[in-house]
Amino acid sequence: MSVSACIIGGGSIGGIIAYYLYKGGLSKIPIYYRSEESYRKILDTRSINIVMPSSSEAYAVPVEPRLSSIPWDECDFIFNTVKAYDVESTIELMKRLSRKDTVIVMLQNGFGSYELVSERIQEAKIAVGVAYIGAERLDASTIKYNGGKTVIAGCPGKPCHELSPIATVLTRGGMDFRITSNVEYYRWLKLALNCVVNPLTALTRQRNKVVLSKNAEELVEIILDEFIQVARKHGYEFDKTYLKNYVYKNIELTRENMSSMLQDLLRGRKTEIDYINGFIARELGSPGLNYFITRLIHLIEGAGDEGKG
Ligand SMILES: NC(=O)C1=CN([C@@H]2O[C@H](COP(=O)(O)OP(=O)(O)OC[C@H]3O[C@@H](n4cnc5c(N)ncnc54)[C@H](OP(=O)(O)O)[C@@H]3O)[C@@H](O)[C@H]2O)C=CC1
Ligand SMILES: CC(C)(CO)C(=O)C(=O)O
Repeated sequence: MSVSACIIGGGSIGGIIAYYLYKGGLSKIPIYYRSEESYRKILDTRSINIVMPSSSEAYAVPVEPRLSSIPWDECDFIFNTVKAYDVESTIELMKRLSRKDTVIVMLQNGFGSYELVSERIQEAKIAVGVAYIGAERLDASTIKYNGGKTVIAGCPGKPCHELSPIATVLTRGGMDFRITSNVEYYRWLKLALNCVVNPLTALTRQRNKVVLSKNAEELVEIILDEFIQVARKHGYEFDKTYLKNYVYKNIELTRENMSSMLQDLLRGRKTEIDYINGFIARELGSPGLNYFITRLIHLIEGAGDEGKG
């Protein structure tokens, strides 16, 4: 059975998904971009380049670039890999690309993107993918793949056997793509990792391994303590030692990656802080470390806005 898959957002994660889809046997992979600039750059060669981990060699992946303002395809699967703060701008596009049995896989970090889409889109089945991948966009058509190939996916609160055909493609391509009936638990786990890695790398402007330093340890502890309190409120009980080991193991696996939040700040863009530490801060109720981290990141985001009031 042949399947069609479309990608919305041709950045770091969108590029890596395209790579595994292509390796798994899909030949026409539409990627939707927001900017004319990205679209035109890819249109020149109809391919993106993936610089493979631990080599400087680039692997060319043939793709079909599209502009998000011009919905063109009917997709069995839609991978949404825009930043959380851009998800709203993709709702109409997702509706236009969907037909009766379409499955949309939301790959954003943090909490809020899946919730928004499942509230606003009834036309398709909505799944979540928790991505253990490190990647960096070097320019519009070049993505540096820094390692990790696991995506854990499922539909919150219900079975999601509809993901099986695309799991077959991605697995054949070499991705460790797992379908779970408990994706909510994995979203919480990944949130813990992002609450620690993303702001600490963004504030220090260092790659992920900075969090392994002794000086970061007390901050890691407090961030996780607050995370554990909030997760408990939502019915998820996490053991602190287990969580710390999990976080450190995953930092080790992506030690040379530049976190997605640091990439945003270095490009002068806003970040996903409100979906990550900001979520914990709001749910905690009283101002703790996650709250102040959120304030600090907002301060950096707006550093060019002096005098705006
Ligand atoms: N990078 C990483 O290592 C990891 C990232 N993640 C998560 O994955 C998600 C994606 O991050 P990342 O890949 O780094 O993001 P990038 O910033 O690299 O790429 C975002 C892409 O989205 C596109 N886009 C934005 N708005 C629209 C729109 N309305 N329609 C179509 N395309 C649009 C942009 O298009 P254009 O090029 O035209 O601007 C760009 O290509 C985030 O939630 C992130 O937290 C998860 C694990 C690791
Ligand atoms: C896994 C990790 C921390 C990789 O850098 C990530 O999710 C991100 O950068 O957003």
